[in-house]
Amino acid sequence: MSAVINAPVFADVPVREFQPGPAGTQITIRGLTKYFAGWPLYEDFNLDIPKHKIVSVFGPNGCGKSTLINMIAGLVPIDAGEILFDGKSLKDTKIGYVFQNYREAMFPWMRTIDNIAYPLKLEGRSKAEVDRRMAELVASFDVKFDLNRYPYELSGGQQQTASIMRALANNPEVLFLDEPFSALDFEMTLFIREKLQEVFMQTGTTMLLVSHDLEEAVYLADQVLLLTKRPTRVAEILPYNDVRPRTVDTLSEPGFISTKKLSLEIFQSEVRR
Ligand SMILES: Nc1ncnc2c1ncn2[C@@H]1O[C@H](COP(=O)(O)OP(=O)(O)OP(=O)(O)O)[C@@H](O)[C@H]1O
Repeated sequence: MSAVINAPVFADVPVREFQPGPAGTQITIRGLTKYFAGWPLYEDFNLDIPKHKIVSVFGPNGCGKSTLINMIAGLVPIDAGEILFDGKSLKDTKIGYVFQNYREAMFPWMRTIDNIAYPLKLEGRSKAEVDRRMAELVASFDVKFDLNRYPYELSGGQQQTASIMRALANNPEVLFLDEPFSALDFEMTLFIREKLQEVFMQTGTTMLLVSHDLEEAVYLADQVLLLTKRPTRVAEILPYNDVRPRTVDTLSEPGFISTKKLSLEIFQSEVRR
């Protein structure tokens, strides 16, 4: 009798087995659940993000675009679920993150050059290694400003360039970009967009880009991830395969126009729902 009374009441709760993504998946998200103030933002959300691709995240205001990349990057805790990087946990994965607000992204007490080198110093790299990597970054970003200045002495575009250089310094497997252009003027947006595309073509770094600008989201993407209103699900994943480098001519390519149109239709039907 006493054995029955003391039996565990949750013994039959099924344990779901982790389902890996298809070959070539970089990030696997399973059963992701996140509540804010008792309201679900994500509930049992599943997604596979491919390796060596740029995925643009687009969706209605407040659907959780930033929260999604912040949860994947470990900046916001999840309530339930699992996120794996090529089968590994976040702590075994090198990531880089570019914030929208570049003014608060850098350490103000460090010279720009030391901000950029910071991830390398954290990894304990030798001075020669740091110098070599810094020279590579300076060349690939075509830096014309003085990196010995403090971040607050630079223009917004220069600060965001430096933030991206820092995010890429230790050759991350995944680069997260949360609206990296939204605080920049048009000229700087074009410059940094081209630099990101060049880096991607050279390194194949998987990039997850949150953007409010549909044209920009499609222009850089291999996939456009369209999200629904909350509780947020995947509305559609649209592939976009035009050749790189994409240029001003890309904007009039049939593939670009149709992907942008379809994205807009899905977005509008979601917003009106
Ligand atoms: N720390 C928090 N506490 C409470 N609610 C939050 C918190 N962070 C985000 N939220 C809510 O979660 C929802 C998703 O926010 P998030 O910023 O991820 O959306 P978004 O799609 O990136 O938004 P936007 O399009 O406005 O940039 C919003 O309703 C927001 O108010």
